[in-house]
Amino acid sequence: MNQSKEQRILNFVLQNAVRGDPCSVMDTIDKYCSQKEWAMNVGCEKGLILDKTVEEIKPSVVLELGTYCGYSAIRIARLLKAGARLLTVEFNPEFAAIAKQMIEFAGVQDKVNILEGPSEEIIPQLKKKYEVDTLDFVFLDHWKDRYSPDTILLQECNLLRKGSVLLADNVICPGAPEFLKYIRNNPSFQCTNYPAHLEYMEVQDAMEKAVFLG
Ligand SMILES: Cc1cc(C(=O)N2CCN(C)CC2)sc1-c1cc(O)c2nc[nH]c(=O)c2c1
Ligand SMILES: [Mg+2]
Repeated sequence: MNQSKEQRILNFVLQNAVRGDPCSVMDTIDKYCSQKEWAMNVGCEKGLILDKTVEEIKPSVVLELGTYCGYSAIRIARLLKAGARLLTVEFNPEFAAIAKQMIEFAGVQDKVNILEGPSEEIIPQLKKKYEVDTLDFVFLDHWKDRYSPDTILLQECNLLRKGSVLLADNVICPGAPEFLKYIRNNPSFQCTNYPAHLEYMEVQDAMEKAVFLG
């Protein structure tokens, strides 16, 4: 059966990256996706914005919506302090299986829990099933139409606390206009926009940071 693009990316990492070295895995994915096949990893330019946000917050509990091949999960997990954990939600079982192998190869599996299923089902389970009190940091990188409903759901489930930080990818390309309208007009959030480029392309994109004010 024909291999998927995501399987080809994983194979390239398994054959070319250094096992147990997260930066080597990230660099190898970026090399493959910039030179051979484009893929929707956050990439190195927007990845630096993600890094700076994680380093600033020093989160204990992180939620990522949209695992894909695990690139940003590895990016986040490598910066987490001892005992901190990342819960990452992936709807597509093929992507989740690739990400599991990628995360294990990078050696950050002890910090990462991949939760397979739709975000709207998993978010309401986080407190009881996954023993989450509140979330320090949420990276939204799944489907643009879910950004605002899932942000509302996080609030309804009391998963945000004063100072919780949301960071959303792709608010320009593919674009999340409804989310921007919602979050920028909501007095409970303090928003900051970070202009960047679409991963591996000279196309305008941006990330939006939103701090929950309680
Ligand atoms: C699938 C896709 C296609 C894009 C594009 O404009 N392209 C033009 C140029 N060609 C070459 C590439 C593709 S951008 C994008 C995308 C990018 C992300 O970072 C995403 N993150 C999370 N969830 C998504 O669905 C998601 C989609
Ligand atoms: Mg993205």
